Amino acid sequence: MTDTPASRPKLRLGTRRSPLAMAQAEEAARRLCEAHGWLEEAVELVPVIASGDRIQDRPLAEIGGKALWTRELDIWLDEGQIDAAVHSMKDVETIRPDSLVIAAILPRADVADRLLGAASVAQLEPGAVVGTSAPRRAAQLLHHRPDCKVVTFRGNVATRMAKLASGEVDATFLAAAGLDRLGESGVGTRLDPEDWLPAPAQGAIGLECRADDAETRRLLDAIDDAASHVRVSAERALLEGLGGTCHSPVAALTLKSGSEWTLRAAIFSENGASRIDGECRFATDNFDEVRALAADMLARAPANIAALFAGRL
Ligand SMILES: NCc1[nH]cc(CCC(=O)O)c1CC(=O)O
Repeated sequence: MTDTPASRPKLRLGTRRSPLAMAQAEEAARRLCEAHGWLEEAVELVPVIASGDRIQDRPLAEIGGKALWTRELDIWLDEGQIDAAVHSMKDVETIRPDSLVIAAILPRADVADRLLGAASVAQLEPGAVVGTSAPRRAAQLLHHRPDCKVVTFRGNVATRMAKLASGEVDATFLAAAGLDRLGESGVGTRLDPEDWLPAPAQGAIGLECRADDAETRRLLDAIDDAASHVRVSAERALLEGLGGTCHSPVAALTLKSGSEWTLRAAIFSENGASRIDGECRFATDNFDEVRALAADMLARAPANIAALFAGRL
């Protein structure tokens, strides 16, 4: 199938402007061109400034506003200024506008976190200062290393690496996927995701479009990776079942063995002192077991964890 630019208008892909977001949008564009036999100019990248990028001096969990990364892209989609939006699925709220649909998940990259500044979590210096703005990473670190001091750490990947290099912190965590996409695959220590569970949907790029835009849905479907889509949907079903957001201390990982799918998850108190683990097998066509696991974990959660999710159901 070759839809040439001459036979149809350019496909406009909305993206955030950070170097990582642009690299992800370029990957999506490349895959679309490959799948449809298009020339490069058949896809136009349309950068927008997300609210989350505008506010740099406060922890995201504190700003708390919904859809911090997607609000502008949602509006541009609804208004028809773009045909599809490219997202880091880790940053996308579980509850989305009815008018939109996640039409494609690209083949998932490395889901692991990397630790920069020490060879392992155990080898961090006593009392080490660790920069992160992710409640999950903060809680997970403090669970293993209550002696460490967590400080708020915002900014894009390059900014964070510069803050580490300048000695502002002793160590930080970054997603392997983001580092790899920016050509920084060599830095830090990869933390085995089975020991150090990543965030739900980490490492996954998704494309969203209007639910009633059949033509764009067809074009995006050609670059959907079915297995990655299942994994991201299951991990997001857990987060939704917990009533969590991308700023909740929730870790999750799907694993496949033969034809059997498993999800492992953990939820934490803010200070990492409490942790509830869970695991289930799940069917890929309904995720009922995943939602049941979320309910079971909440039922087992002590007050200091339950309080973080209370009122969100
Ligand atoms: N919250 C920011 C964010 N959103 C997605 C990624 C990395 C890429 C990915 O996980 O797909 C990052 C940076 C990081 O956590 O290091």
